[in-house]
Amino acid sequence: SPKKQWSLQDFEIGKPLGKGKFGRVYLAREAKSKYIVALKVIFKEQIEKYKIQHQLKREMEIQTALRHPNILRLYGWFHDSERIFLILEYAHGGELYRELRKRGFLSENKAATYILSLAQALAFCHEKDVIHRDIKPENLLLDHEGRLKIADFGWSVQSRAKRRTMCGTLDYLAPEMVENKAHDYAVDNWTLGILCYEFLYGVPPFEAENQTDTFRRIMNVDLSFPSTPCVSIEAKDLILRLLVKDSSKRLSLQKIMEHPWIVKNTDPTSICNK
Ligand SMILES: COc1ccc(/C=N/Nc2[nH]nc(C)c2C(=O)Nc2cccc(NC(C)=O)c2)cc1
Repeated sequence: SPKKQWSLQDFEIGKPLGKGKFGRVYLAREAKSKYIVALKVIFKEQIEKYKIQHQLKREMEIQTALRHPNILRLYGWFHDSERIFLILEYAHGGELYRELRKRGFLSENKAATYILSLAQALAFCHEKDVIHRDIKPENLLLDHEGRLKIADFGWSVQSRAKRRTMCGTLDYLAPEMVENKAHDYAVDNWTLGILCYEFLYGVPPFEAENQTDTFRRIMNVDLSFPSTPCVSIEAKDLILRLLVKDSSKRLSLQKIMEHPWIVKNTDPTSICNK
């Protein structure tokens, strides 16, 4: 189908969903089809100020091209004199982060389902030579059925509620990232280990008072498992096989999908199989 030229007139704007450094996200409805979307408004002067035109363009090309049930769709975009508008899939459940904070920590079934969805989405990205999706709970949304959607396109939106400063956190970065070495696909595998720990314990494994201590804990892979909440040894086994300093020794995405903890804790119906 020839690319439709969208404009603001095509949409009825609803409630604001959240705001960020570069703009806000609104609930919106396409006027003719009544189709619900999320409209992300980014101010051009912010883009120019932070010199991220190329990043935004690359992120939009990636997001438009990647079609996967666990990656939030970018349907299209348009702009006016001072703003760029991204027409994004609407995920009714909002940020996974909020569910995690609300519950403290997740059940092993939920955690395993999310990790499997992420592994499938990342395997799809890696097939398309896309790496380092900045996956942290802030960039993960849930749809109306609670299915996970990777929603990062380079900059997360901050909800109105007070939140820990996400922009500076090192918590999710692999050692080779923190050391600013060339990173490859395996950084995403490390991050899955971080997320798996955080889903099950409610905090990331290397959290510390300040960035220096977090940096040291990451570089030393200074990992310990609290005695509560009670977590199965299979879950710990998966985390230990992902949080490995030597990136070549981390469990592959395929092996994650076949890991006993994942197989045991995911019911095949709930995840998106192609
Ligand atoms: C504040 O309570 C909320 C509950 C649910 C939502 C749902 N957001 N769903 C989305 N679908 N596609 C996109 C893009 C979004 C989105 O950006 N959501 C968003 C943005 C900023 C903050 C939040 N905050 C939370 C808590 O979800 C969500 C948004 C806000």
